[in-house]
This record gives sequence, C-alpha cells and structure tokens, in this order.
Amino acid sequence: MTTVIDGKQVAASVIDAVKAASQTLQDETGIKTGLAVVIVGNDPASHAYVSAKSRMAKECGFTSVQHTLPEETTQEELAALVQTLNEDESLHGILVQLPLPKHLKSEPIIQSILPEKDVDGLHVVNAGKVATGDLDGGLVSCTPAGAMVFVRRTHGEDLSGLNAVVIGRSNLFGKPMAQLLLAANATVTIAHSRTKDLPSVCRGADILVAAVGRPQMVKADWVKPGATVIDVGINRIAAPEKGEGKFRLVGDVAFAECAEVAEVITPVPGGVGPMTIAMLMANTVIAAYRKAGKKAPKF
Ligand SMILES: Nc1nc(=O)c2c([nH]1)NC[C@@H]1CN(c3ccc(C(=O)N[C@@H](CCC(=O)O)C(=O)O)cc3)C=[N+]21
Repeated sequence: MTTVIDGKQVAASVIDAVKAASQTLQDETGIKTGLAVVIVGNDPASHAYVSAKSRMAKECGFTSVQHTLPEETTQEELAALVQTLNEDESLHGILVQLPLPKHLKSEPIIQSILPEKDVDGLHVVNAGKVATGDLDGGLVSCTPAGAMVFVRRTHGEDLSGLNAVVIGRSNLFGKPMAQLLLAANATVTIAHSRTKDLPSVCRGADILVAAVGRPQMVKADWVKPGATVIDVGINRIAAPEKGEGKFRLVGDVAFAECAEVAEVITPVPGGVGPMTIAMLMANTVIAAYRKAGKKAPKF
C-alpha cells in the first residue's frame, strides 16, 4: 500500500511545537518572537501566500508585521526598509517575498538582510553553513527543511546506502536540498534541464525529489518501485471541469500514476507547501531563541 504523506498534519505538529517554544521563551525572558514579511507589488498569488504567512505567525503567538509596498517601489526604498527591519530589536525574522517586480534586483536585497534574521535561509552565510554541513549554526531554507522532515519520518536520520535524485538546481531549493540529503549520508545526484536521459537517472532513486516547475512531468516509469517521491512543484493548470477560467494546483509529479509505483509520495496541494510555512515559523522562533542567548529548539 502506498503511503500518501499528509503535509497539513505534519505541518500542524511542527506548528504546535513552535507555539510551545515561543510561549516558553516569552514566559522565561518576556521576549515575544517577531516576524516581518515584506511584499512588493500586486501579484495575487504572492499576496495569498504572504497573508497565509502573516496569519500563521499570529497563530504561533508572534508579533507579525506586514509591509505592503507599491509596484513602483525603488531599489533604494526597499533597501531602506530592510535596513530599518534589521535594526528593529523586536523583530527576529525578515522575509522578502519573491519574486520581486522585474525592475528590482532581489539578490542585493536578500544579501542585505542580517544572516541571523534571514529566516528564508537565502543569505550566503546561511547557504554556506548548509553547504559546509553546519546545519545547527545557521538558518536552513524552509522548503528543503520541510521536505527533509518527510524524508526523516520515512527513512530515519541516516540515509546511508540510499540513492537520492533531486531534479532542479536552484539556490532556493535544489542546491540546499541536495546538501541536506548529503549531510544525512545519501548518495546524491542533482539532475536538471540539461541532464541526459532524465527518466533513467530518476529510476535509480530511492528518494526522488522533483522541483522543476513543469506540471506533472515526472511519470510512473521514472519511479523506482518502492521509492519515496517528494513533489515540490506548485503549478496552476486550467481546470475546465471546475468551470470556465478556473484553475487547479498540480505538482511536478503525475500523482495518480506515480502513486501506483512509489511506496511513499507527497501530494500537491497538501504536501510540501504547508511544511514551507511551518518551517518559516520554526526558523523565526529559532532566531528569537538565539538572540536571547538561549539554546534553540529543533524541529
Ligand atoms: N522569500 C520567499 N520565501 C518563500 O518561501 C517563498 C517565496 N518567497 N515566494 C513564493 C514561494 C512559494 N511558497 C509557498 C509556500 C506555501 C505554499 C502552500 O502552502 N501551498 C498549499 C496550497 C496553497 C494554495 O491553495 O494556493 C499547498 O501546497 O497545499 C505554497 C508556496 C513560498 N515561497
């Protein structure tokens, strides 16, 4: 029988632990964990994600501030806001929602966030700590951290002898995911759009992680029987059956057919997505503990 991982349920258990940790910190030190979320422009999907993050932060007992800037915001204005948030002692985490409008450069903005407040784990200091195996010293990017929770719950802490294939090589996901799998002793392949014979590379995977951004690209005959399949894609495709102009969410994996071959698989929606938000909350409370000079909990 194939196990379909319930990401909402796993995320809820992480959120419960975050709530308890933020309450303990407040009881012991009087410090309330604070998260700032910055969004620039009018993209409706981005606004939906940002509202979900702000709502979840409040549910965790955090101070949650949201800065909504107009589409025509300049690079200097955004940089100045990040500077202000860096200096604000009541804020432990800063997230700048990506992608930014085209006229803005995201890289200098991300690198200007203090590494200890970079709850997205995108600052080079945090990415470098993951790459050098210092997983407890910095902040780990939320989506790979969430995907690893699923991997650990399925295979335990030690992935010795297991082949992992990550499709996708982004700084946001593919690279840190590969580093985390490697740190857990998996034998890791990073595949991407230029990989030769992608299906056969994938068929060697005991753990297959798809983050390509192409709807339902991974087919049943790419999956090794008994494999664990983690779907990181979020694609909106037309759903005429729901009515004209309606959409539905699908992942990068053709779910129904792959579920017949895999032993464990994550759905979209309800898989990695909710875990991303849960790990963002976890990173924020970790940042608050460190700022208070206390040993941070693990999630
Ligand atoms: N600085 C930054 N950090 C991010 O972490 C970041 C970002 N920018 N930009 C956009 C992407 C996307 N992302 C998602 C988070 C949760 C769901 C999620 O909860 N999805 C639900 C469904 C949501 C729906 O119904 O639309 C699910 O998969 O079940 C999806 C996507 C975070 N991102």
